[in-house]
Order: sequence, then structure tokens, then C-alpha cells
Amino acid sequence: MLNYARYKKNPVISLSERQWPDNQIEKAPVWCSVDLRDGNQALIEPMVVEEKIEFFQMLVKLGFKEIEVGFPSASQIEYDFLRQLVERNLIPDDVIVQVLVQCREHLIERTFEALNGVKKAIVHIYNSTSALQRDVVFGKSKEEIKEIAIEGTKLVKQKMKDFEGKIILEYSPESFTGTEVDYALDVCEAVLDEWGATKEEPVIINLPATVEMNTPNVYADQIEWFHRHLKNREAVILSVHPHNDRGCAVAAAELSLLAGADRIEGTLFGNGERTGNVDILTIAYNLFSQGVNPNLNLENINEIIEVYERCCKIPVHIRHPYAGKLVFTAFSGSHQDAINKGIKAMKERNQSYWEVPYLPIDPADVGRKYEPIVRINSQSGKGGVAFIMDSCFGFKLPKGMQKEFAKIIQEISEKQGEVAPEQIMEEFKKEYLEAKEPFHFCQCKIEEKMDENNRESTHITILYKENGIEKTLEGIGNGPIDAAQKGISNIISRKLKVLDYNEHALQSGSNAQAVTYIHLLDEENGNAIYGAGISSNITRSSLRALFSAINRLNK
Ligand SMILES: CC(=O)SCCNC(=O)CCNC(=O)[C@H](O)C(C)(C)COP(=O)(O)OP(=O)(O)OC[C@H]1O[C@@H](n2cnc3c(N)ncnc32)[C@H](O)[C@@H]1OP(=O)(O)O
Ligand SMILES: CC(C)C(=O)C(=O)O
Ligand SMILES: [Mg+2]
Repeated sequence: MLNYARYKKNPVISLSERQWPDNQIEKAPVWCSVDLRDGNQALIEPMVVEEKIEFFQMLVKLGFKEIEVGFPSASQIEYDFLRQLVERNLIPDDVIVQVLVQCREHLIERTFEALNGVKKAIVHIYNSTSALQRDVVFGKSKEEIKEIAIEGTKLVKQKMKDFEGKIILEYSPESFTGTEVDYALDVCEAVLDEWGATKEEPVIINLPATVEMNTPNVYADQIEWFHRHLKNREAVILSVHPHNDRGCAVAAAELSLLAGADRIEGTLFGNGERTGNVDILTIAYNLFSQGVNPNLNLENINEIIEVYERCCKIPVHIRHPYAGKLVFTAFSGSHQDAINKGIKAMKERNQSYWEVPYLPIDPADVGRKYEPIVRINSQSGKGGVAFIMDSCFGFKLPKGMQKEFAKIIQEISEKQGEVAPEQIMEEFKKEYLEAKEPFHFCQCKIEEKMDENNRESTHITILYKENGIEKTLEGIGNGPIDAAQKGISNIISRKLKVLDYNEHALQSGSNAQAVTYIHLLDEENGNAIYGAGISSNITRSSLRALFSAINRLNK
């Protein structure tokens, strides 16, 4: 048995009249990508400078206005990367680079050297404030830990004097989720006072779930508590930085927006330490799927995946929200049926907003239009097969025929597994369009005549082959199909009845092919079966469909 008794419950906080459960997210937060720092520091093989530059340029293209570019005082490569950005003039005027540093003088000094020439930067200082880290890592009292933060703030202020660009201070009480909220507030207020934060010159206070320790509602409570207790809320940009240890980082980030956060630090696809940082793309696409502008340019998920996988050397999971290869694919029958009907209803109603069962967004909106929404295996049903026939090949099978054909495809999928659209089309051809034995329709002549009672009737003469031998048949009816069916009934000595008839064009234009589907009943034994035929002439496609059905009845 798992030894759960080794673990204690993490504390919750007491928050009266919490507001966040009744709020809604109305606008996108300020996004800050920490891919090039927190994401990069968690890679087995950290990015090299050229990879970082490519990644940085992608983040700029995606519309990030705040980008943490590293920890320049930590290593030469981190330092060189920032210098490259500056010297190659790669930082657009509307993008603020952010640098992380511990509250230590020589590291802050080196950070400012790396920043030389940057027009606007966020200097992000941090120190751990949790009860556990105070005890086992630093061996310091609350006051002494607070002093580290104050000292760090003083150092940035001092170095800033000789710096030509603009500096915004960010302070993180690292391991915030393990810190008593009132103590974290005390430390942050000391930083704000030391800096002299104002509405005009606010400080970013970043409250990291350095380790996600509780359910997302507890994080939301902590954020709302902080938001309500800050002395001068206007002098603060309240930022969150969730990690995903319990798998709830996206939920925690979203709830924290309800609770008053203004800004989110995270990474693409949730790369980062251990189970990762919060996935900014998922939050952004969640906003978009609720009709809120995410303020990021996310129209082409495939491009993002390509750069991310190459630079980070991490594959995006096939089930990753919005990005995974299979997330817009339905294998199961009832889902396929509902998707098929939903898409059809949207088209018929000319609906401007998206509403399709099992597809929270239109895959085309994120650049995924070319992949199959519906894939066919043994879990699939008639709706899925009908969807493939329509969306891939333009055949709108009548309802009864969907069932008949899906049964044929299911027999195949039960033996071989997934059936590709091309194979489905091949089977359709084999089963219906090329059902030409024993009766093969060749040509027909149609005459409209009046009988002695002045009633119109259609006389048809059909040239056909029976087992390869040319023959003719004649029939009279109230239209070509009726006449042909009567003529054929005589030849095969069976009483036939056309139960249903459908046709539609396969392409547009004067030379377009049409397809006809005929549902034919053998009145003697009650068997009913479909046939299909195509031609640029509707009469010919109908007669081919009729012959296809007769041949299939004979099978
Ligand atoms: C949650 C996070 O992601 S935080 C960011 C983590 N990322 C990184 O650490 C990556 C880059 N860091 C590094 O390469 C190194 O840590 C360096 C270069 C910055 C510093 O290296 P070193 O000084 O050799 O080692 P180290 O980081 O272990 O420093 C430990 C000392 O700094 C102190 N310290 C640690 N963090 C901080 C801090 N935020 N502010 C002030 N002092 C700190 C420790 O108490 C310890 O002090 P001690 O030597 O008196 O015991
Ligand atoms: C540096 C801090 C903000 C951090 O990455 C964390 O606490 O997770
Ligand atoms: Mg982090």
C-alpha cells in the first residue's frame, strides 16, 4: 500500500467573502514568457545561443511583450545570449526583456553589465520565503529573509542609477505557496516601500507556485487575499507564476485571474522545472474559445510546435490541449455522428459562431484544417464513415446507405485496425460504383410517348451486358428509372421497387459529375439494398445506380 501517512495536508487559508468564484475572465492578462529561463533551465540539453535567438524571435512574432531572456549572471551562455540580442538589435521597441537574478551584489552587478544598451528591462529578483526553505536552506529567521529581499531591492536601485535605459523591478517571494500569506505580504510591502513603488512606476509582485502544493482554489484564495491586502494595490502589477506539480497549473492560473492577478508568467506547452510551468498557450486558447481576445498571434499552432520541438527537443504530446496531433480527431462512432451533424447544421444555418459537439474550437482557426477530424477504426460508426465520404470525397450518402456502408467498413476495421479515407473510397467504388456484374449498363435510348388515353409514358431501350454478352431490354414507365426498373424486373423475373432516390453534383461547373443513390427493394424476399452510380448525365448516373443495386441484390 502507498505510504500516504508520510505526507501531511498543506494548509489552506481563511478568506471570508471570497469574490473569485463569481467572477469571469473578461480580458487577457499581461503575458510573460519564461521559456528562455525557467523552461530552458529545465531542459536536458539547454538551448544554444542560436536556438535561443530563434525561440526569442518566435515569441516576438507570437506577440509576447515581456520575455524573460535568462539569468545572465549565471553562465557565459546566458550572458552572451542577451548581449547578442542587444548587439544584433533584435529587441523590438515594444518588447521588454526580463532578467532573473538572486538578491546578491556580484550577480546583480553582472546582470546590469549584460543589460548594457537595453532600452527597457524588467530586473527580476527573488529569494525563497517558505517556512521549509527558511529553515533547511537558509537557516534564517523571517526578519533575516526579509532583509535579503530589501537588500536585493536596494542593490537594483543603486545599480540602476548608472544605467541608461528604463528599469522595472519585479520581486518574487519564491516558494510563495509554502509561505504564510501574511509574511509574504510583509516581505513584498518592504520591497515596495524600499523601491518607492507608485501607480506611475509600479513594481511587479510575482507570486509563484514554485511548487504546486494544493488545489487551485487554494492558490486563488492566496492571490485574492494578497490582492485585497496590498497597501497600495495600484502601485503593483500582480503576477502569478504557477508550476504544474499536481497537474492543475492551468486551472490555478485561470482562477488566479478571477482572483485579481494582472499578469501570468509561463511557457509554451508547459515546459519547465519538473512537471513544468503553466502552459500559456492552453490558457490563451481557452480564452479564445470563450470569445476573449488572447492578445497573442496564435493562428498557426503547427509553426509553434515545429520551433518548440526543435529547440527544446521535447515532443508535444498527442493529447496536448489544442496542439496534440489527435485532439481534433474522433474515433468513436457517436462522437463522429454528432460532429458530422453539428458541422452540417452550422453550414445549413449559416451560423457565424462555432458550436459543434465534441469540437470546442474550429481546428481551422489554429491552422489545423488539413488533418482529419474523423478517423475510422472499429470504434467508429456510420456518422464517421459518412463524414469521411462527404468531407474527403464529396459523397453525401443518404442515411440508410450510411448504415449499410459503415457495416462493410467496420468488418474491415475489425480485422485490420484503422481504415484510411483512401481505402474507404476504394471500398465504396468496389462495393457500389464498380458493381457491374452480372449486369453492366452500357447505353440507353429514351422516348416520351402518348398512349391512346393521352397519358405520357417513358419508353426506354437499354443496351447492357450480361456476363460480358451484349443484350438489350425494353421497359415502359412513368419516367426513365421506373421504365428501366420494370424492364429489368422482367428479365430477372423479380418484383422490384425503388424505395428511395437521391442525387447530387460532385463538383460544380457544366461538366460536373453527378452521383445517384438508389434504394431498391426485392418485394419477393423483402431484401433492400443501395446502389450508386456516377456520370455527367443524371439519367445515366441513375441507371448506373439501378444496375449497381440489382447486382448487389444478386450477391
Ligand atoms: C525557482 C527557480 O527557478 S529560481 C531560479 C533557479 N535557477 C538557477 O538557479 C539557475 C542559475 N543559477 C546558477 O547558475 C547559480 O545558482 C548561480 C550562478 C546564480 C549562483 O551560484 P553559486 O553562488 O555558486 O551557488 P548557489 O546558487 O548554490 O548559491 C547558494 C548561496 O546563495 C544563497 N542564495 C540562494 N538563493 C538566493 C537568493 N535568491 N538571493 C540571495 N541569496 C541566495 C544561498 O543561501 C546560498 O548561500 P550560502 O552559500 O551562504 O549557503
Ligand atoms: C524565480 C521564480 C519566480 C521561479 O521560477 C519560481 O518560483 O518558480
Ligand atoms: Mg519557476
